[in-house]
Amino acid sequence: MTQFRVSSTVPKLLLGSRAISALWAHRIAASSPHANYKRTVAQLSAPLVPPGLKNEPIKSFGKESTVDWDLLRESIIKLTDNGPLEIPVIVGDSEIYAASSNRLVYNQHNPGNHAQILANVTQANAEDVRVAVEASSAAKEAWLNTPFVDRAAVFLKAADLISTKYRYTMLAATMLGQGKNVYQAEIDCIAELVDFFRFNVKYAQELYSQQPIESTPGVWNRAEYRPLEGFVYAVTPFNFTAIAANLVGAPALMGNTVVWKPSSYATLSNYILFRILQEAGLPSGVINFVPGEPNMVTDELINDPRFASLHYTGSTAVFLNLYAKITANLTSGKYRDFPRIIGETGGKNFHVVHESAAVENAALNTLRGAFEYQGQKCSATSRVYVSESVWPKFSQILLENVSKLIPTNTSAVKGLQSFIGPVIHENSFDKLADVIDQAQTDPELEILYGGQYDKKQGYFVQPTVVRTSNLEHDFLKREFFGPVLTVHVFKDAEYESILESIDSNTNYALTGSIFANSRTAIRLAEEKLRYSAGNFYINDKSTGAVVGQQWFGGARMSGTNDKAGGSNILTRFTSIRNVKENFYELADYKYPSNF
Ligand SMILES: NC(=O)c1ccc[n+]([C@@H]2O[C@H](COP(=O)([O-])OP(=O)(O)OC[C@H]3O[C@@H](n4cnc5c(N)ncnc54)[C@H](O)[C@@H]3O)[C@@H](O)[C@H]2O)c1
Ligand SMILES: N[C@@H](CCC=O)C(=O)O
Repeated sequence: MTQFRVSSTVPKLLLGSRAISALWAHRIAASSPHANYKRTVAQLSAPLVPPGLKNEPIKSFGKESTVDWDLLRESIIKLTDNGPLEIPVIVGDSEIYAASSNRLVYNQHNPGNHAQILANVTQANAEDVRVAVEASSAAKEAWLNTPFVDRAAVFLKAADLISTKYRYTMLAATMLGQGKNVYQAEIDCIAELVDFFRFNVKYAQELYSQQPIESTPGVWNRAEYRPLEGFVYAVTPFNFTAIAANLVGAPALMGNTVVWKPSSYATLSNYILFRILQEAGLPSGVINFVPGEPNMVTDELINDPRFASLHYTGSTAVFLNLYAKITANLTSGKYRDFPRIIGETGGKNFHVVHESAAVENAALNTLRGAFEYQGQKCSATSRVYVSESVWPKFSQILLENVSKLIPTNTSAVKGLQSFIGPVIHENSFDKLADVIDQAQTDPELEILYGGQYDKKQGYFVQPTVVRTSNLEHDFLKREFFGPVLTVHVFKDAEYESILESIDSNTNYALTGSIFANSRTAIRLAEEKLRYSAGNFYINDKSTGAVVGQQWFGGARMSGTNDKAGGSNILTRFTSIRNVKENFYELADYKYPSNF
């Protein structure tokens, strides 16, 4: 019989395996470290159910919301009346302002009124970036050893500050800087942002509590969710303040330290968010705020052997470039680890309208999907395929309503109630103007509505609907990231082959929707388009995923599909260590078979 020596406080006994099991079952239930561990987890769990874990209610800003409107107007005035805000680089404890250093300055403009400068943003130089890495390394040990409750509390408090004290400031900054109307700002920099911070705490808690499900008698197995070894580089897009918050917040919550390069076109709201995190108790160096020239910042960071992860959202082209640089460094032996590369990128999102669809619902959702926030959501509907038999009604409803959309400066008193505003910057405006010019002259394209653009005061592009009969046309493949929707009308009998074409004619696979009442048509779409979208909608628009409800992200050239707003993303910022502790001492090297 195999002999075990039971160590420590257990009397030395020679027991059969059944007796050992009974003994350990009793001890585990009573007072073993395993039981303590379970208790610890349970005790930790109680205060960790984030207060009020429900999606943040969205304020309507209807006619009756006079107090909300007053507070919003006041905040817009406050942010603009004193002239541009001076924004520093913040690395560890140091705040570097251009005025007192020899750094360059980038002026962030209001895209709806480009003469208005909102912020003078100090641009980090190479030395600042290197200091950011040192600051993140210095902060690392203390932060990873900070109890989870304390890390979580920072983000929960920040969420509360945003939904209350700073709500109108955040709205104003996002509206002014990123050209959103109040509804789009509300669902982004308040609801989605706050949801990310709160739901991530819940997801992290669930992750930590996932432990090995078996420990044989005398053994305690456990999993330690270590943060990554090194720092996380967060590169954030202009179009969602919430996405920036999640790109820095998710890794930091899991005990990582972060160097954050915000988008030049969203620095105002991102900086205010950073200050809120500080007010909520974020220690210095955990997140370092490094606005600067993207290539220089990136090269400094990814050439450092401590680079552990890229957390990116933006265009596919930039992601491919970053991926290639990181891979080259990896294969030349620069890193100790395989860096975790997480990127959510572009899309060419589709709506399909089947002959059985509720046509008004399909048309109105298409309008919203294509033109809310001027088509500048990665999830924006940019191609719609409509059954010939419903096209007359669909087009009439779509075009009649699109003609009511007048691009306006949504942060100016007169434009506050507008549905659409400006596109983000001159490059985007010029690119969209070229797209529209092409539509005017290309014989395969017909402009059904729109086609005007004007950048005298702000970057305004009229919502434009273009029709093509060429299924292979570039307009059905290329991401424009603006208010241009391409339509293809198909014969009812061609439904199945249209689905096949949608699946194969772009490399993107972010979002898409089927509008139909026939279950057969819905089933066919769900199957044929299985890999065409990471977020698939039935009788709803392709935009508007909600944290905790629709986990967001796409595959193929739309990204690594790690699903923001779900728990999966958090696993990417942990490196699990499995610990086996043995409470027995071996008394004989032999196996029973070695008699
Ligand atoms: N899939 C998603 O979840 C998601 C969400 C939002 C936006 N997007 C995509 O983002 C794009 C729009 O956002 P954008 O205009 O901010 O994108 P962008 O690619 O221009 O910029 C994204 C970020 O990358 C930085 N960057 C630019 N060039 C760089 C370089 N050479 N090296 C390193 N960093 C660089 C920018 O400064 C910014 O911080 C669209 O393609 C959209 O589909 C995707
Ligand atoms: N959660 C947003 C993501 C937008 C990306 O830019 C949506 O689903 O529309």
